Amino acid sequence: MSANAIEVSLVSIDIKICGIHEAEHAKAAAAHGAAYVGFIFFAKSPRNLTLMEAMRLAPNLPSGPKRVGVFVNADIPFIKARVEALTLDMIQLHGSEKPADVALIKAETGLPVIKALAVSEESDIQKADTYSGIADMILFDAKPPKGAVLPGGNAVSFPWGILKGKNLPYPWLMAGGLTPENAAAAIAASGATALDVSSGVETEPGKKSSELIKAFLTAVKGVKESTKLKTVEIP
Ligand SMILES: O=C(O)c1ccccc1NCC(=O)[C@H](O)[C@H](O)COP(=O)(O)O
Repeated sequence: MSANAIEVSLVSIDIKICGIHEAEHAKAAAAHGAAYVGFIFFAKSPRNLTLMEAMRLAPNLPSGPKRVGVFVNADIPFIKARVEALTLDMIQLHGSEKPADVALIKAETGLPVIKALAVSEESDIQKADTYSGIADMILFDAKPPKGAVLPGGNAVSFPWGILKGKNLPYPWLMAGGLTPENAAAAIAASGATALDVSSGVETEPGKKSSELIKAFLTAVKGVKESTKLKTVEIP
């Protein structure tokens, strides 16, 4: 490589650290390069953020990662109050919202929407087709175990390979049981360019760990660095 050349990584992997409750964890996510931080607005979740908590947290959040509010079959006033409290950048819908609901929430809030879909086998991926052109991103998350209270954040995986080579016509993220130890393998098996993690960066349900957040983001950075593919000459 000549002195005027630089190596450019063709791989960009965006990470969403979901279920943030404390400013220190958002700061750890920002410091180590997370693209998104997620906030859960679902009362049954151990990661639930009340409106009051959201208002207290807002001034202490770092700039950098996009703020994603996660909702489950919520109504418009509930969503709007939390968009305002946290100055959210995006909305994630993690319930049984139909394409028309996604379109309405986008129109009412003016924000991009991630629609989460539960998958366990290859045929489940087609569920995304009806949201194409309506949702801004699709989140393929593991189908919750039978009897689970939560639609997400259950620390279970699906076979990552069902997404490989699909060339899907919309942006997508992958979630479900990801950890600092398996993140690199998950990327290799699925071809994902964006991952979402919650339980894998916790010491117990709802308790995030700055060390685990750093470990996850460092593991993904390792993938990016090992796939530097192109040498560019600078004139
Ligand atoms: O995490 C929750 O408690 C939760 C509750 C209700 C709806 C969605 C929820 N999580 C959404 C996420 O985006 C999680 O990051 C995703 O499901 C992955 O979770 P995990 O398997 O724990 O990494």
